[in-house]
Amino acid sequence: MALASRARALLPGARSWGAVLARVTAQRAMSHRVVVETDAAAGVAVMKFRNPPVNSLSLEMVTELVINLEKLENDKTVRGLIFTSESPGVFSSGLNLLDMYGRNPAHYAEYWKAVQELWLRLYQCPMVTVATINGACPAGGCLISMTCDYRVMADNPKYTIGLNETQLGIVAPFWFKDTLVNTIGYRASEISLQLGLLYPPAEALRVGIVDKVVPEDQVHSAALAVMAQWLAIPDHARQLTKAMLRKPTVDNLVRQRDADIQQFVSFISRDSIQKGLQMYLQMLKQKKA
Ligand SMILES: CCCCCCCCCCCCC/C=C/C(=O)SCCNC(=O)CCNC(=O)[C@H](O)C(C)(C)COP(=O)(O)OP(=O)(O)OC[C@H]1O[C@@H](n2cnc3c(N)ncnc32)[C@H](O)[C@@H]1OP(=O)(O)O
Repeated sequence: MALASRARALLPGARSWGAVLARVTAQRAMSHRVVVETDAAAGVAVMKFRNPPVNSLSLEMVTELVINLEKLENDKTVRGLIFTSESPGVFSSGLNLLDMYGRNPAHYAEYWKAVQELWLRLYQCPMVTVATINGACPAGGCLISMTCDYRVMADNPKYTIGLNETQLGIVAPFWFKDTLVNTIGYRASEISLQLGLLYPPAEALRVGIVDKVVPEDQVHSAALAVMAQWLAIPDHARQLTKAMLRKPTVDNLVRQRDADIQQFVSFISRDSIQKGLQMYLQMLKQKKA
């Protein structure tokens, strides 16, 4: 299903895209997995993840993120966007395992298309984007952070960040890998991705997967200070520079979107992969117990 149709499916009765957006805005207080607060005078919006218990990137959450991103991109008063978790402790637990386990191929394809769409929008976002990492940030959570222009992490040794897919017995797709290589370099990515490493703050800073580590109570003020520095650069110059740097990586996915969806569906549908995900979910439950 196309994203617009999915958005309309989430909001039945809305006849047009504009109506969908209007209703998203109107209903924000009711449902929502994403909360946007805009400081019009500063030209900065804060997008807070609110998808309890662990901000997993479910199909609904991914769809809401895309809708809100598009809306902010169309709002010319907003020049900067900060991502954070409404509840410190977990920034995002990554892709929703329940969208990748025990579902049918059509669902896997729909989910993956939405995840691709989110990455494409975030990676090419014309606004200055800053991730305020105030909690655990594995896999898809790390991917979202790495699409940002700058990452500030709270200095709490309980929080870790990285692409840990191999630890789940799954493989990060090439565009996750490309984003990591663009962030920390090739050799560090070879080690990080194969071992599925999750870095606590000091190590994350050393390897370069985050740009700044600050005491937990200063994480938002630090993000605002970084934002002010980036907003001092004229938008057109910064945007063209960002687009130039990121275009080859974006084009690489755009060229093979459908093939990537097919590969994901066939990989995730394998019995061995489903079994591995089942065991991982059980392990998470046992850890809790
Ligand atoms: C030939 C090869 C070709 C290659 C082809 C490639 C194709 C592509 C292949 C597939 C690619 C997939 C890429 C995947 C990316 C991902 O993002 S996968 C998700 C990875 N995430 C994780 O590993 C994190 C798991 N979670 C945790 O470690 C912890 O939950 C936490 C985030 C550190 C928080 O801990 P805590 O606060 O203690 O909460 P918990 O008690 O652990 O969890 C609460 C409930 O939430 C459930 N849950 C946790 N994470 C997820 C999740 N990601 N999705 C869904 N649900 C999640 C957890 O099970 C608990 O549930 P209940 O027990 O029911 O309450």
